[in-house]
Amino acid sequence: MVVLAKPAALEQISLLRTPEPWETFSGVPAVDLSGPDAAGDVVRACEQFGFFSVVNHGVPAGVVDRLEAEAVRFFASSQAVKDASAPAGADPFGYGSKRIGRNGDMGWLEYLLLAIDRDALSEKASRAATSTALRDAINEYVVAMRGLARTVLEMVADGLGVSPRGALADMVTGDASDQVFRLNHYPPCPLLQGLPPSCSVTGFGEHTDPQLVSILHSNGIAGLQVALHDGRWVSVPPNRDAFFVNVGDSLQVLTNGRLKSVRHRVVAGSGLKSRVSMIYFGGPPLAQRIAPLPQLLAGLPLYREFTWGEYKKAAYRSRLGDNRLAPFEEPPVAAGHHHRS
Ligand SMILES: C=C1C[C@]23C[C@@]1(O)CC[C@H]2[C@@]12CC[C@H](O)[C@@](C)(C(=O)O1)[C@H]2[C@@H]3C(=O)O
Ligand SMILES: O=C(O)CCC(=O)C(=O)O
Ligand SMILES: [Fe+2]
Repeated sequence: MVVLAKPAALEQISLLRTPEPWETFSGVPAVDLSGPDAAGDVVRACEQFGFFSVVNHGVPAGVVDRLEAEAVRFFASSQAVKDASAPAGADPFGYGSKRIGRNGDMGWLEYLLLAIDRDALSEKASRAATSTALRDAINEYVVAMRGLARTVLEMVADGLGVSPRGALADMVTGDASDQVFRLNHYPPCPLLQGLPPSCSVTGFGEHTDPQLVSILHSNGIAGLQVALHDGRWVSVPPNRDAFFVNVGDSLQVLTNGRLKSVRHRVVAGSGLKSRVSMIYFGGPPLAQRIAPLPQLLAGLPLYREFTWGEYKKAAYRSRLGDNRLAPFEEPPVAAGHHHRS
């Protein structure tokens, strides 16, 4: 067996075996939001992949370009300036580098993680976003993402026959909803050159997002991979003009597993350009009860009820790659054993 010595800078960052995924996957559904059966298309994509891109989304290119330019400017500022935005106290919001969460996950990236209060940065998050231009660009972008999350979740409700059609969307866009926003910067990894071609460096380790939906945008640099339902990892071709929607764990539970959250990860690149991504995470209010919607219950519920606050607390104690839904699964009922009511 050949044991490779890892460069010191990568010591705590996992290497991945990635022979196939570099073939970019052409099967990611692209949903035209202005199309005649957009709701049906959204539901089919969520069922098949838990992941899809949206085109004809109505978000002006300027809103994205402005934020991308400000994000690049922020990550190019001095380490001292960025470190001044590091989290202070119990909440995880602010600037971070390599360390993801608090439980030992590491990746080849730096990021700015921010809380959103209604339709703008929370007061604390405002301090972490260092310039007025960055704050304004994030606030403008978040308004657009809330609108897009609303549209997608209304389409999910329409496509699944859930009424009222705002039932899911309201959870994410109501006054007390728990929204998070993240800017990720993945510099090229020079250390990749010393590794065999079948090896990649983890940018952001594999995981599912805990919320209902996440909406991701990235510049034209590759790196995002998603797991298909058969477990195969595929690379998502980057598309600057599209947004990518992820089904999160909470939507999986609300639909009793009909829509499945997608496992995804980012691998570091070796080229010259950095990958910059921005992700809006649409979560419900902390007190929101999450359980399979009665209208979608054909058989038994697969999950027990919990509040988003309860799930979030458990999630933030877990490692990135953990199956966070497992403790909330109802045990399968053995054939022939029926509960008396
Ligand atoms: C390791 C972790 C990072 C994370 C909190 C967690 O303990 C497990 C879930 C992670 C995740 C994934 C999606 C989002 O990027 C995120 C902000 C979230 O809500 O859950 C991150 C958390 C984080 O970076 O703090
Ligand atoms: O940066 C990306 O492209 C994806 C990151 C991600 O999945 C996350 O922040 O939850
Ligand atoms: Fe994610």
